[in-house]
Amino acid sequence: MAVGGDDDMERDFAARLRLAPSPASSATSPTAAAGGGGIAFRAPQEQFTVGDFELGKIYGVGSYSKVVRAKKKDTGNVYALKIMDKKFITKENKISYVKMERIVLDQLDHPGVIRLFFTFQDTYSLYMALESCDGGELFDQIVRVGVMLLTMSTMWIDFIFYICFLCTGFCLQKGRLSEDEARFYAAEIVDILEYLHSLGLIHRDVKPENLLLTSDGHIKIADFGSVKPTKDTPIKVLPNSTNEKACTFVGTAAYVPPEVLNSAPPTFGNDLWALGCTLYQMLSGSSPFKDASEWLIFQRIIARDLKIPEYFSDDARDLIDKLLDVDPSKRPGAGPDGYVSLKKHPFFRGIDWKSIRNARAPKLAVEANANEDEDSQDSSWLSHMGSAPVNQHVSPVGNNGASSSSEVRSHISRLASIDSFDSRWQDFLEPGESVVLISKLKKINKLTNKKVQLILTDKPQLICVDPGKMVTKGNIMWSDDPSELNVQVSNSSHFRICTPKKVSSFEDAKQRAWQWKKAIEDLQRCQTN
Ligand SMILES: Nc1ncnc2c1ncn2[C@@H]1O[C@H](COP(=O)(O)OP(=O)(O)OP(=O)(O)O)[C@@H](O)[C@H]1O
Repeated sequence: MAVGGDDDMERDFAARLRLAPSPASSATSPTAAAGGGGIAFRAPQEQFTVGDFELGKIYGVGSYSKVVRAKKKDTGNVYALKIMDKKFITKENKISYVKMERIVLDQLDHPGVIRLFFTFQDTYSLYMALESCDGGELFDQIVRVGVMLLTMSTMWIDFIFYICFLCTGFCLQKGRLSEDEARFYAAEIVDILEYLHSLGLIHRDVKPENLLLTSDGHIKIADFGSVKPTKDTPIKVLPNSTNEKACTFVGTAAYVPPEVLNSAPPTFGNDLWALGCTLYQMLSGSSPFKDASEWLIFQRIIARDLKIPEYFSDDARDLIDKLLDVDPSKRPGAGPDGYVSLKKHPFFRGIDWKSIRNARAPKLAVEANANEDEDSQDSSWLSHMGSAPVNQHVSPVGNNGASSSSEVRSHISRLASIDSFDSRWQDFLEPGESVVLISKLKKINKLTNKKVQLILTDKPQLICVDPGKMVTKGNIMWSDDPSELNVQVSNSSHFRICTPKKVSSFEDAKQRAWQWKKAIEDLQRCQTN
């Protein structure tokens, strides 16, 4: 139970998170609660604690949250619990994102939008209980096709592929979906965007990582932190959030439209551009403006340096070309006829728009080495929780924003306590050792790129595991001295870990390069203090 300063912190945060009703409220919006001037939410603010749940695998890590599978002990209901660190949110100025996501999700009702069931908080974290999507990200579906191909291939086939790779520039590990699969997913995304746009909401972060799959293979969109409501939205929103000021860059570099880079006000066309990029990525395996750095990506977007592969059908090519029009008002779906021209595009021939959510979805490609029994993971997480509850070690927020060594240490133990339950990786750890950060990365060598699971532990150790064979591939020599171990970030997805003996280059498709640098540097600081 929180005492003294902890109570103050909780009260202070609750005050800042309070949601005042907007003058633009409508009959379909949540009603203003009697008395307090707050909002009566459909998804209630509960008094639960994290101990009321059995926590399972980590679904994903965002820039300000971790999303974990969680089963409510008394009801057995399963949720995706989005856990946000209050201190981090405050420091990174993300309070308005959290409020926006909470208030907007609360009012949406569409089978393609993640449902928010309830929220709760404790001294250090905010929790959102979301509808759980067990099929993973659309991103993984695209990547897994490539991994499956790679796993099936023998060394001999690898060699032939490698020669093809040298001759044609194709990447051996790149997966791509069939046109039928891509058509189905694209149609479900269109259906979702039509719903959001009809409510005057611009999502602004449409990308394969935010498009999740249910266990039966249907798409649901998540992550409403960047949503922009238009002036006439019937949705109750935060005061001032409908101001049509020029876009500050939100979203993800690879999917950002040129007008946003030129600081134009946000429009529905922003999401339609991102739809075009997502369709391109489903069909080809990479985003259309992919390049070595964010700066180069932006240059390609502004110049509309678009190369559509030969093997795309004429219909796919035409639709992508139109969605990636530099004029946002010309993109199908953004014109005066609304979604009619988009849904009538020949690429979508055969789609029954009225019953798309009941149609048979493409078969999900499952993760290689996926742990079959989701709930069997819970017990290891719970036993860990027993000795180190999630929030036990965190110190109150410092005044100057700088982290003391004890804060860094406690932050690390919190991260560790959240990550370390995934029993697949326990075999690589020593007793009592916990995972601080873990990612599936591409290790970039001169001739070949290899998938590795890189694990940073609190010992500290940097362990490289071959995720296909589940064997260690040699550790990176740890040193507390930054002159002997340092991380150089080239862009959000590429980084190098440098030691006197070796430089290892990695690509993180989930763009966590800076997180890797920070985690390693935090641990070094923590060791020397
Ligand atoms: N309801 C859900 N079911 C399953 N997985 C989920 C769910 N919601 C989120 N995830 C996973 O967690 C990841 C992070 O979630 P989310 O994008 O909401 O976090 P964020 O901190 O807002 O991230 P971002 O950096 O994209 O702003 C997602 O990419 C996805 O893999």
